[in-house]
Amino acid sequence: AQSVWGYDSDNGPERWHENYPLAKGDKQSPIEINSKDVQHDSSLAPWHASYDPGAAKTILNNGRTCRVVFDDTFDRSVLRGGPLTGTYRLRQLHLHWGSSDDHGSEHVIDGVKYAAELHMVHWNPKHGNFAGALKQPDGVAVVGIFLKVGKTPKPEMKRILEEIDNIKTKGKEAPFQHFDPSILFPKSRDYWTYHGSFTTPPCEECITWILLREPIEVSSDQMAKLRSLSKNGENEPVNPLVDNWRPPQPVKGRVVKASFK
Ligand SMILES: CC[C@H](C)CCC(=O)Nc1ccc(S(N)(=O)=O)cc1
Ligand SMILES: [Zn+2]
Repeated sequence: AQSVWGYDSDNGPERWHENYPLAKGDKQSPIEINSKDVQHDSSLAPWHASYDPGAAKTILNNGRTCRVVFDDTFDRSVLRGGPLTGTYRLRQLHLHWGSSDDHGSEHVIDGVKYAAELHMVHWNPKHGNFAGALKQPDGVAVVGIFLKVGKTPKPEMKRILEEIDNIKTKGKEAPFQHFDPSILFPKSRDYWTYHGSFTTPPCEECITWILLREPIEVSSDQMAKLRSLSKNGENEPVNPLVDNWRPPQPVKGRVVKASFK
């Protein structure tokens, strides 16, 4: 089996623990969220993102997802408030999606799997750098946005999907500038929050998850566009980049809090 982790039968989520023992930890992500077990926390503040469109740098296909990378060398694009203490710097955003519209998200809400899940990854500069932050329980904050297929797709996803043709195969990267990812946020600021991990190896348990309750809409064509990405490099046999999601992990007594009733 390939030693590098992935989402195939021989290197997928059931085997990650062989090379990444943290994958069997007690605070793993994603999880299933059941509204009946959620605790409304009236002390939860609203969260605020202030992003500089000039911080966007490139978009790349790393063979596992499509990722937009931002300049995080200073407090240029930051997230604050909500469950967070201090400011967290936006480093990258990426997506997880399925092979068809009926699944693809990592978190599952009251049994609902969305077509995709977008993650905006931020880190706490009090820990020096990203590598240091992922060793801390309050090191990283990820805003998760669910994508559902509908009739009134948001034009904002267009910008990311227009770039797909330039990054079809693994290792391809293209300039991606003048982009403010806050345009992707839904109207409602309602969110769930809990403490968890990276949903891919090394599965460090350093993430404060902020999952937005309201999904954004994309079209079925837009989802097909995302599925046209390939895991393989140029001139290699075509291996479609789909189903790059980890299934829900044991909650192990964690309580999910809601900012809303
Ligand atoms: C070695 C350092 C670091 C792990 C490598 C790069 C990285 O940023 N990983 C990462 C980021 C976010 C998620 S998720 N899907 O949002 O939980 C998963 C993995
Ligand atoms: Zn992710």
